[in-house]
Formats: sequence, structure tokens, C-alpha cells
Amino acid sequence: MPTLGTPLSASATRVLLLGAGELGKEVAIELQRLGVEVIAADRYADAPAMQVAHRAHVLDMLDPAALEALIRAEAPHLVVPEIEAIHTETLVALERDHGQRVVPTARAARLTMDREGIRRLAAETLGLPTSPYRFVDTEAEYRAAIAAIGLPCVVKPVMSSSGKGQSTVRSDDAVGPAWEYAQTGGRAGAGRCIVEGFVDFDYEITLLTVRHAGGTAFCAPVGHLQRDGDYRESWQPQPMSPRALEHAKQVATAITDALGGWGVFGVELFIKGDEVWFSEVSPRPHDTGLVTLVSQDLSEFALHARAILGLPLGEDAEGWIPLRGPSASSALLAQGSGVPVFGNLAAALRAPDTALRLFGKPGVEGQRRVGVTLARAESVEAARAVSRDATAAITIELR
Ligand SMILES: Nc1ncnc2c1ncn2[C@@H]1O[C@H](COP(=O)(O)OP(=O)(O)OP(=O)(O)O)[C@@H](O)[C@H]1O
Ligand SMILES: NCC(=O)N[C@@H]1O[C@H](COP(=O)([O-])[O-])[C@@H](O)[C@H]1O
Ligand SMILES: [Mg+2]
Repeated sequence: MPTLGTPLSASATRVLLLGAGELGKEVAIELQRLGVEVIAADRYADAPAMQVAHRAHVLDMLDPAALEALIRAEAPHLVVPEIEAIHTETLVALERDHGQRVVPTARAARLTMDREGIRRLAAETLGLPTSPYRFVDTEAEYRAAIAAIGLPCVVKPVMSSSGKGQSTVRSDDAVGPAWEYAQTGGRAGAGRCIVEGFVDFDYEITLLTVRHAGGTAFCAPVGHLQRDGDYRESWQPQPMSPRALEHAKQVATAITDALGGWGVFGVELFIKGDEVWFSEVSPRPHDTGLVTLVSQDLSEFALHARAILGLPLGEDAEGWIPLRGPSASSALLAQGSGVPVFGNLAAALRAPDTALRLFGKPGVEGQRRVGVTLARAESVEAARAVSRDATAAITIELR
């Protein structure tokens, strides 16, 4: 049986979060509840998870020397990646040479931090259905890839998330601007991109899949709506045909077994009829899974904390995590420049079974997700309406 110590003492179980955004903040809170000593790191000060951690470090996590120095200085029992922009080769070397434990594994972190590693594993090694794709380094290769794949197609930097640097190219005159944006909008500067054929799906889901000491568990499928490659709304459960659900579980099991380790994985899938395409996977809690903060007794963040510590999850005999009822989330986006100040919050929380998270991000420059509204109701449609109305009612002033 695992044991846990007492924070800030010689017996402490120490967890280092690499990335301290809104998802890490909820993981940190769940770890704090279990008496874990939490250290948060990110590229900027006062990041959300830093505000609830025992201590914090600001560094460029893409810098191998800085990353290694931090891990050596803190000597955490577990390193928990929270964002993709990390020098994951350093994690691989520390795991291999010094037995450093990385969640779920250093190899999984390396393969998923870069779209190429995970796409080649899924499509070429495991033979899972995906969109057609090509990797390109230059504008000439990019134009050749578009000619081969055809329009519409989707262009993304290999290291990016939340739609940063991503475009859907639907016409010839969009080809040039999409390349420009991919070279400037990613999380790791200019460079390699993926060009994907457009999958004309009926709907898309995140299948939250938890590998833990007792096996693999699943949360009810999370449906979601994305705009500009970034999530706006998610809901649970997404209705699916029994065959589509079975296919989704098969794909999620195949990819998470291939990555290994313990923790939550957000397996992103496109569905058309009974057909399922693998899109990508996060080896950590997923933004669309914020809905589990109201839909489940154990949110994806609580499940991650338990799984990485080797604790049981309480899933049912078929491996499902219990669902409280139909639920939805809606992202709060701020646009402009300054420090957010939120208003009209009562209107957003008046209905029963609603909740709110304001992430505490220290500033906004451009567009940034700064909070989320949550609702549970008698149907997914009703929960979505309550959550959307709540998001619309909240005012955000940037000072
Ligand atoms: N090949 C595709 N065909 C159709 N739609 C796509 C394709 N690739 C991406 N999309 C749409 O764009 C969204 C974002 O894409 P993707 O998940 O690859 O980006 P991301 O930046 O990794 O986002 P996140 O980190 O938030 O998951 C998808 O959820 C889907 O709605
Ligand atoms: N789709 C991935 C995702 O949602 N990641 C979440 O967003 C944060 C970065 O936000 P920022 O860009 O506002 O700093 C990350 O730290 C993570 O919590
Ligand atoms: Mg995605």
C-alpha cells in the first residue's frame, strides 16, 4: 500500500508541477487535500497553481539546463507535466539515469509534447485511424503537403495547444496566412508543423481514461465545441451509439496502454456514425474535462491525484467513474490587455447546481481563458444553456 508523508517535513511526498495554469491549479488543490507537498513551476510569476502551491519557481521549461537544475534542487518524488512546452528529453534522461519518476512516464511526456511523436505512434505503430497528415519544415514542403492532402486541411505547429498557431485552410488565399500564423503562434517559436486532412465528423469527444494501480477506468464521454482550435463548451455525457462508444474505448485503451504509467489521459476522438478517428491525447487532465468539477464526485483532477499516488478510484465493475448527472462547462475568455476584474457574478450563480472557477491569471495580453462556468441540470441541453447564459452574464473588465 502507498504511504504519504506530511508536507514540509522530512517525510513529505513532494510533487513538482511543470506548468501551473488552471488545470494544474485544480490538481494542486487535490494534492494539497491529500497532504502532498506541492511545488509549481511555469514561465511566469503568480500563475494559477503557484497561488495554491507550497512554493513556486519561474523558469523557461524549454531550457534543458534550467529544467534539470530545478528538478535536482527540489528532488520531487513525482514530476507532473501540465503543459506541452517542456524540454522532455531532459525528463527522459533523468528518468533513465537517476530513476526520476515522471507522470505518466517520461516517454509518454516526450511523445505527446510534440504532435509528431504521438501521431506516428498512433497511426504508424498502432494502426489507429487518424486524418491523413504530413510533417513540414519549410513553406515549400507545406505547399506540397496541401497539394497532396487537398483542401480543407488543418495546419498546426508541432508544439502548441489550445489552438495556438492553428488554422483551418478552406481556400487558396488562406494558404499563405495560415503558414505565417503557424510560424508565429505556437508555444515554441517558428518551425515544424503538421498538415492534416479535415475530418468531417458528426461530433467530437474527449474520453477521459485513467490508468491506475487497479487497471484502467473511464469517465463518461465528454462532448465539446471548439472555435479557432480552442474549447468553448463541454458537456457530459455525450450521447453515443453503443458501437461508437465501444470503438472509442478500444482506441483509448490502445493509445494509453502504449504510453503506459499512471494518471488521467484526455483521449480526443472524432466520431461519424459508428466510426472513430484518433486526434490526439493529453497525458494529463484536459481542459474539456473541467466539466467533471460538477459532473462527478471525483473530478478529473481528483482522479489524477489519486492515480499518480497509486490510490484507488472507486470505479464500477465495468470501469466507469460514477456520474452525478448531465453537466456542462463554458469557458470565460478575456480579450484585450490588463488585469481581469469580474462582475455580475450573482447572475451566473443564481441557478441551483452551478459553480464557477476564476483562475486568477495575473494578466491578459490578447485573448486568454480566465475562468469557467459550470452547471448540472436534468439534461445536457439544459446544463449547456445554464452554463452558456452564466458565461454571457459575467462581465470582464481589464484594468
Ligand atoms: N484534422 C482535423 N479535422 C477536423 N477538425 C480538426 C482537425 N484537427 C483539429 N480539428 C479541430 O480543432 C480542434 C483543436 O485541434 P487540436 O486538438 O489538434 O489542437 P490543440 O491546439 O492541441 O488543442 P488542445 O490543446 O486544446 O486540445 C479539434 O478539437 C477539432 O475541433
Ligand atoms: N488545452 C490545453 C490547456 O487548456 N492547458 C491549460 O492552459 C494553461 C495555459 O494557459 P495560458 O495560455 O493562458 O497561459 C496550461 O497551463 C493548462 O492549465
Ligand atoms: Mg486538442
